[in-house]
Amino acid sequence: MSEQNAFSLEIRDNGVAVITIDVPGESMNTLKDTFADEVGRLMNQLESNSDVKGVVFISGKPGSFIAGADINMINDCDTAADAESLARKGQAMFDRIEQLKVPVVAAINGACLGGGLELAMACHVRVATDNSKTQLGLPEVQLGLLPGSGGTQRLPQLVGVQQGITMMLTGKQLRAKQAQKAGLVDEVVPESILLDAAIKHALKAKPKAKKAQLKGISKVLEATSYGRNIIYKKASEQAQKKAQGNYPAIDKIIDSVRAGVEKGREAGLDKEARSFGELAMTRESFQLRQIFFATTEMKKETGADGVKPADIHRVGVLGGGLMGGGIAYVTAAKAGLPARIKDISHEGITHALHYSYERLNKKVKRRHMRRAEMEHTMLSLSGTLDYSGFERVDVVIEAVFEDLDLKQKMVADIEQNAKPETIFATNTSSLPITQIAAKAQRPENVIGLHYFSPVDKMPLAEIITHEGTSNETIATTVALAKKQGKTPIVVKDGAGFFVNRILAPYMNEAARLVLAGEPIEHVDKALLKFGFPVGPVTLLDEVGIDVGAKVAAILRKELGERFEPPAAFDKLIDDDRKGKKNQKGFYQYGKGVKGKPVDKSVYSLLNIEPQQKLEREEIAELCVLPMLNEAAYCLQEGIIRSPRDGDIGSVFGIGFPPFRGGPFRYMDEMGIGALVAKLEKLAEQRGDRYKPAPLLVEMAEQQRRFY
Ligand SMILES: C[C@H](O)CC(=O)SCCNC(=O)CCNC(=O)[C@H](O)C(C)(C)COP(=O)(O)OP(=O)(O)OC[C@H]1O[C@@H](n2cnc3c(N)ncnc32)[C@H](O)[C@@H]1OP(=O)(O)O
Repeated sequence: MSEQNAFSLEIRDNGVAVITIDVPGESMNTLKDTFADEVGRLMNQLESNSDVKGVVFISGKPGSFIAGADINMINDCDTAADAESLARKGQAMFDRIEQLKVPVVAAINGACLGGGLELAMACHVRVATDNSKTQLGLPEVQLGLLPGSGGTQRLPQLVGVQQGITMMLTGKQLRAKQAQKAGLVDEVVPESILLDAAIKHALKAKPKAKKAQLKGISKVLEATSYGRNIIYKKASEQAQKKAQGNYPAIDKIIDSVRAGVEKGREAGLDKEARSFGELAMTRESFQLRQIFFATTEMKKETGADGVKPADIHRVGVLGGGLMGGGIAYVTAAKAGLPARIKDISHEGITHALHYSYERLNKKVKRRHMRRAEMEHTMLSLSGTLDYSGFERVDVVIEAVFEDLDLKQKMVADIEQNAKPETIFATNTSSLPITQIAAKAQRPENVIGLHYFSPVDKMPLAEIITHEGTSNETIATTVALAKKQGKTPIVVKDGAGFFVNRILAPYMNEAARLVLAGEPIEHVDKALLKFGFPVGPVTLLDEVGIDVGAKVAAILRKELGERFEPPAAFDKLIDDDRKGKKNQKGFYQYGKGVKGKPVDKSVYSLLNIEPQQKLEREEIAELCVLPMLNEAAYCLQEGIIRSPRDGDIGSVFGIGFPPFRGGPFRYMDEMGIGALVAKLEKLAEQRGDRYKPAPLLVEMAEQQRRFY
């Protein structure tokens, strides 16, 4: 065996051929087209050796099986034909594995995704470990692709058409036990006996091809082509409603499944390979792949070059409200660190503890977590009304009211009650970190750590530095945010930081359009169609109209006329319209309200006669262009460090359509010259707030791009 091989073969005395997959020089196995020849030679060896009684595929990497096809390789394809050929090579390789006359077993520990699961599904038996890292799924849709090496054919066969399509349309990953229940895994074992268990299966008789064990309505529907047509139609309708027609992979996944189920494997594989080639060339897939590369790159960064983060053993949380409760939860449950919550009342502490209890209990009920694990996590949370125990915490995260005096007092309290090196991270969303640090004795320890609500769900954290924040504080805070499961971006201090700053002009413009008479639901639909997860008016109701008004006023004061909010907030606030939280906003809420009807009384309150004048595309442009422009201002002013950080911040923080790559990639795609021309025209028609940022003008003149 040469050293360069990714697949190594050992034939044991009992006749079991153990094939270890260990791609040289990589931390995780990924599949490359060059492996086709290597696997081909292995298959020749196995087919010609009558002593071989069974085969086991196992990974040589600790903690992972195969993370899929190598995404760089897909990125390197120049034409649809290149990508299609990759898919066909994979299909042929897996077909040969499936056709072996002896039993073939996949021994799975850790990530088994995309092409990795496709290989495992070509095996006759799958044994997986009960390790929480063991996850099985076909996440290609998240890259704007479909499973290209037999996945669209084998998954429905094992788990059923309905469940298979759902898994491929969502990219959902299953843990071993869930996968077993679904019919994807045959046995779940502890990691220590994985290979032995797989070998046992390899020595048994070759099992018959498996068929999904369906029950109830699925069994009835999947039995006839009429029933299956209902499944295809419903799946497409539901997914397209959510995706607003923006993701071409959806229908190609369903069509490939349909071709295979209705016309046979050969037709299905052909459709799958051709679709894979076509999708790999779409701009949607290109942008989604760039997001994958950006996030992987960011996982390796410390936030301060060459600086090692300090060890964190314990975290303090100030305030047990919604944010504090969420922060304590991600600290204990995700980072695995003890969190001590200080509040001024017992109720506050109870609230925070309850927040974690509810989430953990749900996991236990769904069997995603053992009860003992939940109890262990709950024990790592504690509460206090004074600062007892704070002498041992390494980082304090403050989540109290947005009041500067109060936050400055918290800094002083922590300086008095914690260690000299304890970091003070504030979760403010609007107050400048410089001001919070203004009276600090050790301003180098003060930093912003801005989470988004709900803390346990939103993937982004903004880490905000002021002039005096030390590099060690930055690196340690970045490391903590990552442990809590967040993707952090480091930004400079300034009103609204990055995310809220680019959101404000977009929201203001949406409000202006409503005031000009565009129907509320029409404005929301236009931005949904553009690709945002919720429309701007709905978002304002969710965030709170009072909160929006407060932030808008701060940004106007700090950043100037460009941020002038439309003059409607006062009337809305006077009418006690706060949005969803008091069930009074732009939409109707409360018991008995079906769907999401607009609260039409808002029109008379604002003296508006709603009438649709603009097309959806015009509305989207009017709202999105100021957001893009503001992102350029942020880059120009050094608020963000790079276009990449701006793109990831926007996609993960506000759901900027990922298939557009983020504001900077979207601007590149549009062409900076074309963008500047549009902004200048709008500035003439609608006002100076549309004037292009100087950086954009300069880039247009020099014909530069962000990437
Ligand atoms: C034909 C087929 O149907 C097409 C396909 O299979 S397309 C690919 C489908 N697979 C995927 O989308 C999975 C992508 N990977 C992931 O989601 C995550 O990497 C993971 C959940 C597997 C592991 O996450 P995590 O433990 O945080 O490790 P992470 O830092 O992301 O990855 C470790 C290394 O593996 C690399 N990697 C992981 N999956 C990769 C892939 N599919 N292609 C290329 N590189 C990959 C990462 O770039 C990183 O490289 P580095 O060591 O040089 O930095």
